[in-house]
Amino acid sequence: MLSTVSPMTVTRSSLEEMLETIKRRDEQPKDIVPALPVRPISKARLPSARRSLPVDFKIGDSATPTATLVTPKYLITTLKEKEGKKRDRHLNKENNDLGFQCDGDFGSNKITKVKVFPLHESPPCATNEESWQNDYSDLYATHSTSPSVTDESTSGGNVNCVLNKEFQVWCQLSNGQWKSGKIESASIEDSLVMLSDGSVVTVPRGNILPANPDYLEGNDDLIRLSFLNEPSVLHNLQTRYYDDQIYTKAGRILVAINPFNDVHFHENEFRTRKKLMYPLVHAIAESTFNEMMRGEENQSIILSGQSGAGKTKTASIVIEYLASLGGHNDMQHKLLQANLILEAFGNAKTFMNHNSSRFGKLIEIHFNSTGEICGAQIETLLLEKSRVAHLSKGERSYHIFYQLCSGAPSHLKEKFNLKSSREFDYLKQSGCLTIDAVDDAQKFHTLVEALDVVQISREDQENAFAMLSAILWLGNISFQIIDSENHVEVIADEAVASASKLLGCDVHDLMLLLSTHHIQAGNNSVTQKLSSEQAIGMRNTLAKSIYASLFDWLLERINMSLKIDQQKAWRSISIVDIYGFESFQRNSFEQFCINYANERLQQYFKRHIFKLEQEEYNREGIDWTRVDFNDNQECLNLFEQKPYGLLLLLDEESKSVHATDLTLVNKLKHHLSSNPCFKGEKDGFFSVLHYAGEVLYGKSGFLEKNIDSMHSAAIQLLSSCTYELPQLFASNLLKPSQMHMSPLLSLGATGFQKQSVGMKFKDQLFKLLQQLETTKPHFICCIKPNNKQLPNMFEKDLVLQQLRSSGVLEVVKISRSGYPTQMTHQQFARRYGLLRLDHETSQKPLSLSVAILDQFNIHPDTYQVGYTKLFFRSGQVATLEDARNRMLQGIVKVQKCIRGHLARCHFLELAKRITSVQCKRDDLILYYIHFLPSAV
Ligand SMILES: Nc1ncnc2c1ncn2[C@@H]1O[C@H](COP(=O)(O)OP(=O)(O)OP(=O)(O)O)[C@@H](O)[C@H]1O
Repeated sequence: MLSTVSPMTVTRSSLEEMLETIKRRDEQPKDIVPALPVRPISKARLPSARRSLPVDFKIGDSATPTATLVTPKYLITTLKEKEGKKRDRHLNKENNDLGFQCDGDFGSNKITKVKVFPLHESPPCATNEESWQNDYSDLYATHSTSPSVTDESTSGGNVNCVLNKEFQVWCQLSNGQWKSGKIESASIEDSLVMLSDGSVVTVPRGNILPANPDYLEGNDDLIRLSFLNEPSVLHNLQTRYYDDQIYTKAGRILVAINPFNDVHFHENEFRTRKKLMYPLVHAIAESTFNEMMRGEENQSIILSGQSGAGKTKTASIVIEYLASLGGHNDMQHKLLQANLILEAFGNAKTFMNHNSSRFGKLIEIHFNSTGEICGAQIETLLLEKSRVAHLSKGERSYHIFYQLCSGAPSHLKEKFNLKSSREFDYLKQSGCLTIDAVDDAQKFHTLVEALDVVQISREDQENAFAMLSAILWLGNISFQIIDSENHVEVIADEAVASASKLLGCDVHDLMLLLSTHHIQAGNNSVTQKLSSEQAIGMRNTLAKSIYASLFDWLLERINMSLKIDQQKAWRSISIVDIYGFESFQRNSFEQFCINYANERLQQYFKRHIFKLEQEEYNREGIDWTRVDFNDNQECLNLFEQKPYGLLLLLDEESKSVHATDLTLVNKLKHHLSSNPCFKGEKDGFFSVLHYAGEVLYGKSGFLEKNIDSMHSAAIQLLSSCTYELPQLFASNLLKPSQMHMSPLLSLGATGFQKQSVGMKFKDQLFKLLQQLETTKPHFICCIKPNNKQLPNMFEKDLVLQQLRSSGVLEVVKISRSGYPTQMTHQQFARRYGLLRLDHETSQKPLSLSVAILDQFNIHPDTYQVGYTKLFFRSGQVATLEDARNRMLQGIVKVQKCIRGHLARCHFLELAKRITSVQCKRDDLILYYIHFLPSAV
């Protein structure tokens, strides 16, 4: 049978070898352990991603006969002529200089370790227009005769190559900056390099890295670069950034650099301009959608990056595009509006980002089998509720407060006694009430429209606004000290009157709650006055709890409105956008949780991209070069280990009556000092070495925030309110799911306490990750080009640090030699079997797959055959998909013709019969006309 598969093939392909081995294995007696199939020969393998200059490279003269390189200058002119297009570069000579420190090739290999790409190695991947073969045959003019260029595998990495003296390089100057230049001459130890500004410097050989030829500059996929050292990758991203090309592929992931530049389009150019601006992000959304439609798996798109890197904005672009792919129905509109509502209630201005998400979210969009959206479900991760009561200088509380104060219509302002934001203590404490170029009043109107779209009635909207106003007035409640022991009572003023009115509770009950404390002693209840600190704490806890409950209520209402039609739901795409990694001078419990979540997500990313992928290659027995990566397991152990991980120790200390933030840090130091990611610091601080850098944590109420206790009397007050919402909040706070028995933690009379915040957060995070495990992930790595949130500013150190910590550089390496598209033999045969006209159902899936691959001349370099799966380099299945689509279209056309023909025949037959019936009827009438009267 095999010979019929490929009669044209003269030499045996790796597939044939594979098939024969499998056949031999199947033919063996059953009691013998089957031999593993022989791996396909390494024709299909890619070169190692490590390619740079050899240890002992010499700079030759252009007259040197061996391995003469065509100069980059020559390449630039010829290829640019070929392309016939001029790239408008914003980079001046200064921009060509990379003012950052880097470790060389992927941060690890100095020039002494790197090698030149051997000439006869296979191309890393078949690129669209310019193949690698072309790149290198141009570069090495006399490659076929060059004795000095040897295969990496045979030379043990010690490639001996002579280079043209005008070779373009990056050289690191004594101040640590990398600058581009051309080699003028070189000795064994030093090279004379002419920099792009015309100056000539002498650089030690170890400080030189090869640069990519100019025509590769600004390539939209990093894996197509000849050299993947840090200065080259960074330069490519920088070039694209200044060309307004903010998206760049890095193999399987998409790198998105925040332009900090909101472009406003004219209505009718909106669609086309957007298409032009976001081609790659649309492409990732589309390919995710297509994979969902053709595969059997749910998909997910995971956005990562530091705070302000552009995750939420990119997620919105993705959602918008998916919504447009999923048909223009009501659900699509609701989904987009839901996003807007959550932004108003869950985002705030921080140091890092004017619109920072203070909660994590997973949006699961469900599609029916024809690809239409048929519902969605939004799940959130812990909202940073401390922001309601405490703000750092220059930051803002949640957008909704400012929007309400400036945008609410006058009748609502009157009803809720709403004033300007500067009148409310919770808002004015940070000295920042507005955001440049943001119109809060206008945003309020947009929000109301969005609330209408998700079917939250005007009455419910007003109830929600009343709760927000109550929170603002709670913040204005003040206390006066009444004795020498700092005990207080509430000042009966407008603030407490307004708050109680808006909540619908008795003003005296509220005043009592905020100034007294009941202690149960046996059968007796003793009432104690609160100190000023305790009273303020009680007030803030109440305000924060109302806000968090309101947020949950809103989410529930949104989810009700997006309710999935279970009858139609088929597959889903989940979009994960959590708060980005944060690091300030001193960091509190919020950053502790946020950074822990990022650490987990980072591990998920690395597990998928590196670990699982490589394990899969090994399991499937394909030929493959291992790529090492930095694992963050150590840091996760620090957080999660039992019994002495950060989270458990924090919980344990929270239960102790005498614990303080200082005792907590001492305890941490005692148990965790052996972990290399932990460092105990002075004065009640500790630092954690995260994947994205070291962060200093401590003090600022770690224990209090972890306990997040709500006094039972406060819950009672809420349940006694006359309005529906506070009553609902109280009953939710008392739900068994929120509680676990813990008498030690009890502050109130109820004797139980909410699950600690840290543990609840961990549970939520694990649930989210479990959900992701059931999907095929796609990753978008967002990068912040500067900390000033300004357009056209590319801070190289900052970008490089993010590239390193996010693992982008390693991803490029793995993608270059990896196989992103994978299908089982059965899946492949099922999907593309129709392309074989001689397809027999009895044919084995692998033989059928081989026949198809052969029929379409899929180059053996671009795929490998595993024991159960076929592995393809990126973009290789496109040819088959195209052929399949054309075939299906052809089939539909044939069906159309035949169906049309049959319908026409049927119609003619019917018409004939009708005519015949009509004729008979007319004959009958004539008969009656002529003969019946005479008969009568
Ligand atoms: N593609 C883009 N086009 C225009 N502006 C953008 C883009 N991406 C981000 N921005 C700008 O950068 C700001 C920060 O982006 P975004 O809020 O998405 O960051 P983030 O990574 O979600 O941050 P956080 O983790 O703090 O929520 C946005 O408010 C927007 O002004």
